[in-house]
Amino acid sequence: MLTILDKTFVPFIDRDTLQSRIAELAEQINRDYANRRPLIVGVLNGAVLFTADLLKNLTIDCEITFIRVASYDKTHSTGQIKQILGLSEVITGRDLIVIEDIVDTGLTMQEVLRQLNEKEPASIAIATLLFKPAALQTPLDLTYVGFEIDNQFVVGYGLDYDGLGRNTQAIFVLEQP
Ligand SMILES: O=P(O)(O)OC[C@H]1O[C@H](OP(=O)(O)OP(=O)(O)O)[C@H](O)[C@@H]1O
Ligand SMILES: Nc1nc2[nH]cnc2c(=O)[nH]1
Ligand SMILES: [Mg+2]
Repeated sequence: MLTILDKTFVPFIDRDTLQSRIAELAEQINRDYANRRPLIVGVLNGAVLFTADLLKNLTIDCEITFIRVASYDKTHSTGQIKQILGLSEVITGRDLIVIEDIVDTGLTMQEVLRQLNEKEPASIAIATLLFKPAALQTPLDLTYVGFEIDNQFVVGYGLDYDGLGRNTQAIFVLEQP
């Protein structure tokens, strides 16, 4: 059990299950990207642990960078938009693999893809550790998915509740009342 602030979370995916699935995903990437030298693009903050563990299992030549997706309110009615921060590499013509901890509504990833595509990379693949199919609000082509999960709130292994709980080796789920 894990208590963060006012919430109680129970074990969901243990450390060994995570690590063996990550090794499988890395094997797929090793096969798919042999001789292609992809640029791995981790999306901070959530994907930091998954990106690191995936990278440890990659044997191909690859480079790595990180981006942040900052949310801010526009002054008019279109609501929240997101901007990519931190990408200094030239990505035109590169094979990109975008790494996320979770695809929930998919709106973050949709916007990341839109902004990366403007710079005309050769290809973009997505690797996400977790995917909530029932929450998806926009079509997305997810090439590498660790675990499909129900529409529940999860924390740990990079995922936070109010900024806390990222620093665990397992994933926990909000206890049902
Ligand atoms: O599919 P969506 O509904 O858009 O949600 C997924 C995104 O939400 C979380 O990030 P968040 O913006 O909370 O920031 P963080 O990575 O710093 O935790 C998560 O890490 C994904 O990036
Ligand atoms: N911690 C956490 N962040 C999210 N962002 C989008 N979905 C989730 C979730 O289930 N848990
Ligand atoms: Mg995130």
